[in-house]
Parts: sequence; structure tokens; C-alpha cells
Amino acid sequence: MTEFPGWLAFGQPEEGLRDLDVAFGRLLIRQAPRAPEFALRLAVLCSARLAHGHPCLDLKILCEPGGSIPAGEAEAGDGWAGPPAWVEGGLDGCLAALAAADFVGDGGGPEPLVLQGHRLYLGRYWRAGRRIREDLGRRLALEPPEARDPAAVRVWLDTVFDEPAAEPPDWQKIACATALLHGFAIITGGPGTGKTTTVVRLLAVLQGLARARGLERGLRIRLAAPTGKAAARLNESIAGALDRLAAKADADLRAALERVPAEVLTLHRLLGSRPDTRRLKFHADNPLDLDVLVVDEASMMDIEMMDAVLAALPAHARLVLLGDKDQLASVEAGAVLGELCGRAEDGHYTPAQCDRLLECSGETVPVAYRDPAGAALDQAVVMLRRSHRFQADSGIGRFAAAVNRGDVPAVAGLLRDPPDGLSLVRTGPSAASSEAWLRDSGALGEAGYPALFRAVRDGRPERAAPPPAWDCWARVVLASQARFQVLCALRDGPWGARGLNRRIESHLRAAGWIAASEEAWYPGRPVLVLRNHAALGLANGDIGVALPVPDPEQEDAWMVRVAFAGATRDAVRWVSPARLPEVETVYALTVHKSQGSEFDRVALVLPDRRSPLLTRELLYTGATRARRALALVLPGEDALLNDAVRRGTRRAGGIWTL
Ligand SMILES: Nc1ncnc2c1ncn2[C@@H]1O[C@H](COP(=O)(O)OP(=O)(O)OP(=O)(O)O)[C@@H](O)[C@H]1O
Repeated sequence: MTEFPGWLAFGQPEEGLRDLDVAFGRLLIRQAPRAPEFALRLAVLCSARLAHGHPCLDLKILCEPGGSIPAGEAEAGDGWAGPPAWVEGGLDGCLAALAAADFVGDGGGPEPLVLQGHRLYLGRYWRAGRRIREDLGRRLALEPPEARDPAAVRVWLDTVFDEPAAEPPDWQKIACATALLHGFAIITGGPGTGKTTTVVRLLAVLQGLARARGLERGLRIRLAAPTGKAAARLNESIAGALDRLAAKADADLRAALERVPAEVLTLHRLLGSRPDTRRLKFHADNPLDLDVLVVDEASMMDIEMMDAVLAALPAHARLVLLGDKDQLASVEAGAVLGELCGRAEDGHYTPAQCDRLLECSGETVPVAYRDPAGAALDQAVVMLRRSHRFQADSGIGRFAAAVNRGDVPAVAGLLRDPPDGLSLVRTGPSAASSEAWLRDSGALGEAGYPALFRAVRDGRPERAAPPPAWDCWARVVLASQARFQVLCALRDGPWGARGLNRRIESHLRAAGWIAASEEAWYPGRPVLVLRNHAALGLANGDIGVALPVPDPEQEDAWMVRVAFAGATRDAVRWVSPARLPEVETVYALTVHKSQGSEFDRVALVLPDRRSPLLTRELLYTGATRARRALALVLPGEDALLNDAVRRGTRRAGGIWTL
């Protein structure tokens, strides 16, 4: 019988170890009983880091004084400053112990862990990271046909960008030119900076140029997003951007626009994910049949998803990623977009690239963004810098920008005297169940959840109404649902989503919006889908609302169906609650789950105590889910908010440096 050390016991959440990590540690001991225990602890910590989205353990950060890698980033736990007591001999000590362990290799062999410099990876992620880097390297080196005809590119770009930018240079035009010049490009930018507008123009130019080259069938273009919600939102905004561009198009541009698809799939659907297997339909040996793939909300892509997408993408195909590099990364391992955009703020465009961009677009890259030593990746990344959604003086925009800069005094100043669109609601730490903050934050007000119930109550068609009338009602209800949302940092604890959901529901019951006698599936109950369900066309993160509809089997009887937005603009999908995969009520939603969604008004609720999960990215992501009004609900002290603004997540990835 193998002896296991005491710290390797199942059910040790206080150590931050999941049972999975413990099982991994035990497996390693069985395989390599003579490995130093210190190396084993590092290996198990490496596995535990995955739960927090880190694909590797950065030993340098671990050993820094104040490096604070809490093994147990439990939601309610505190971070700690400095390495754990069992770390001996600093970075050199870690490296020596790992060198003596059979289960650690350099990536060339089958070892389950790989040590690369000062980073310890689980082999699976290291190999995926290396494939990503090699694949992107190949795509960056591709010279697409458009790059060979800068004069034609210039004509088309001048056609789709027919108005000068308010402030030169026109980064949107530069982004289009960049994506035309490379087989792989990233367009990053905050909310409303015009990523969708830009990509629609890009796709029109690509189709226009393809037609001019005599490619009669046009390019095969697919649009995708990591979640159903993000796909549905891109669907809407692509359709809007296409309409806007078509309104002023000449015949050539109209012909090109007709070949730009508006349908957006989830990445899982695009890759042909199947219910009972991890194997995808499309992969390296059965690639996707397409020439251009655009992925929106790419900040939500983790390493494995990126690896799967690249594997299934034909070698000649162009990949364009859109996303906000400052948003929270995927909860799965790896902040792929954040890492690829690590140098986007400063451009780093080489003189040769600036010349090419000028030739293709007529735009001059400002000196501040030039760098003779710029890397190949830098040339393919463009950051859009101006929000067209928020006025420069809008409360949400200013708050989000200050949070993003980590500017504590600016955040404090904005909250002291909040500009339009921003408000601060202070509550006592024990006020989670009180009605006051819910009223002050707008949740129980006219524009809050009562508006959803009013849409349910007032818009219900006559019993005999035809199906389109029921769809129309559902669309109005779903639109009301998307107008207001309570978001919280955490899932558990008094200010976490779970508890708040129950409390908000009971306040709505007390106010008479939900009848006291009604069952779990009362009309108006909003629910969040927690798992992908390919057969029902539902994806993790989709939100639906329960509604009563006539029962066709029994006269005068009603049945409950949950309405979800369908894949196309006006479609509604009705699903019986009995067929739904795992769902939960969603008056309060965690910021993590809200990625890819937007709401007119948001109440962003912070916890009353410190949590390592409360970071700058989380605040920024939560705040930028709001389009018109943001109420920040602060149950604890200001120091808590200030700490979060200061604390940027340090995702230990290293994919791009592998
Ligand atoms: N160059 C521009 N001039 C004026 N308005 C613009 C410009 N670019 C985009 N817009 C407008 O700004 C709004 C946001 O644009 P868009 O949806 O393209 O941004 P986005 O970055 O994709 O936003 P999201 O945050 O939803 O991802 C739209 O109403 C769009 O019409």
C-alpha cells in the first residue's frame, strides 16, 4: 500500500485542493515514489491553479515576497502575501526539486508535467500552448492574396470608410487594413469601440476583392462566439452594422455585402461538438470548410478551445479574433486573448508595416505607436481606442476607464460626485436581505425587475391568438429581461448570486409580482442555462423566461414553456421545463457568467469582505455590461473597492513565450 502524506487527503478545501488535485498527487506518488515531496507539492499546486484559470504555476511569482499565489483562492478566502511555508530555497530550490522528479519533463517526452523556464505546466496545456504558438506563427507568415494588391485594397477601404474619423488616425480603418494583410489578426477594444462595425466592413472588402479576383462563389465566411449569449448578441449587432452599411452602398458594395453572413454560431456548434463525447466533428483530419473565421468575444476562449479551433481551421484560412483584452478571461485555463494582446496599447508597429498600412489605407500610424523592433505578432494586433457608445463624459465610460487604469483616486472622485449614468449605493455589511439597497439600486424600481413582470402580465395574447403573437410576446419579455440585471462578484456568501437570487425572489413575491401560491415555474421566472445542450440548441449562459402558453391537449388548460431567443433575429425557442438541462434562477448573475451579455442597467454588487476574485478585470467587466446606467452596490469599506481596482489578475500563461 502506498503511504500518502497527510496534506494529500481528500476533502481539503482549506488547502485549496480539489479532490481532483489530490487524486493527481496520489497518482504521481504511485508512479514516482522516490520523487521529492517538495516537487510533489509543486505539482499538486500546479493542478490546483487550474481551478482559477491558470494553465501553469509560475514559480517566480510563487517565490516573490508578496507574490501571493494562494493555493486556495476560495471565494470567501483571503489572499496571502508571500510563498507558502513549505516552499524551500526560493526559485532555485523549486527548480532543483522539480529536476529530481521523474514526472517532470521538458515537453519532449510523455511526462505529465513540463518545466519551461520558471513555469510548471500540466503537460496537456503545455502541448496545447505550443500547438497554438506554432499554428499562429504559420498564419502570421502567410501572405494572403489581398496583401499583393494594395491599390485595390485602398479603393475598397476608401469605399467602406467614406467619412473621416473624428480624430486621426482612423484605427478602425487601420484594423481593417491589418486584417487584410495577415492570415491572422486581432481587433481589440473596449465596449462600443466599433469592433463589429469594423469587421463587417472588413468582410465586405474581402468579398469585394474576392469577386474582383474572379472568385465567383465568394469566400466562405463563418462567424462564431464562445457562448450562445455572445453569439446571439453578435448576430444582432452584425445585422445592424450590415443594414447601416447597405444603406449607403453602391452596386459593387451591395453585391459584396450580400455575401457577408449574419448568422453567428457558438464555437461548440461550429466545431461539431456532440452530446456524449469530447471528440469534435471537425479537427485536423476533417477541417472546417471555410476561408475566413471571425470569433467575437475571444477573451472568453481558453487554451483548449483555441487549440481546437486552430486544429480545425484549414491552413489557408484567415482567422480574425475580436474582443476586449481587458475583460475577465475565460474561467477555464488560459487568458489567450489577454496574452496575445499584451503589447496592444503601444502598437509596436515596424516602419515597414507603417508603410504598408499607409499604402493600403491612407492612414498614418502616429510615432508613439511605432517600434523598429516590433514583433510579428504586434503587426497583426490593432486596438480600437475610441468608444462610440459612451460619450467621453459618460459615467460608465469614465468609471470603466479609471478602473482599467488602476486609478484609485479617479475611481474615488467619480463615486464621490457621480456623473450621469453612475451611482453608488452604500449598504451596511449585514444589509444583504434588506429591501432598501434593492430599491436604491433600481432592482425593485420601475425600470428594474417589475418591468419584466409587467411585460409578462400586460402583453399576454388572447388564448386563441396564433403562434406569431406568442413569439412576439416572448420577444418583448426577453427584451425586458435584458434591460436590468443585478451582477455580483461572487457566487456564495451573503452578497453572492445564490443568496441574492433567493432574496430578490422573496421581495418580488412580497411585492405581489410573483403570486404566493405559484410553483417553481411561475410566469416571469428568468433562468440561466448552466450546460450546453446541443439537441435543444441551448448553450451555457443562455437566459430564458418561463411563460404560460395554452395547452393544445386540454381546452382551457395552460402549460409552462421557457422562452429563449432563437438563433436568428426574430426567432423564439420554446422549451418545456422538463427537457431543460441544469438551470438556475437568475435575478442575480455572477460577473463571470455575464460575459458576452449587455444590459441597459446594471446593479453591480460587491462583497462585504476581501476576496482574491475581486479584481480590476472583474470590476471592469461588470461595469461594462451596462449600457445606460450602473449602480455600484458597496456593502463593505471603500478599501475593499480600492484593493480591487489596484489588483490586476496575473494569469500565469506564458503561451506566447513557449
Ligand atoms: N466610426 C464610427 N463612427 C460613428 N459611430 C460608430 C463608429 N463605429 C461604430 N459606431 C457605432 O458605435 C456603436 C458600437 O459599435 P459596435 O457595435 O461596432 O462596437 P463593438 O466594439 O462591437 O461593441 P461591443 O461592445 O458591443 O462589442 C454602434 O452603434 C455603431 O454604429
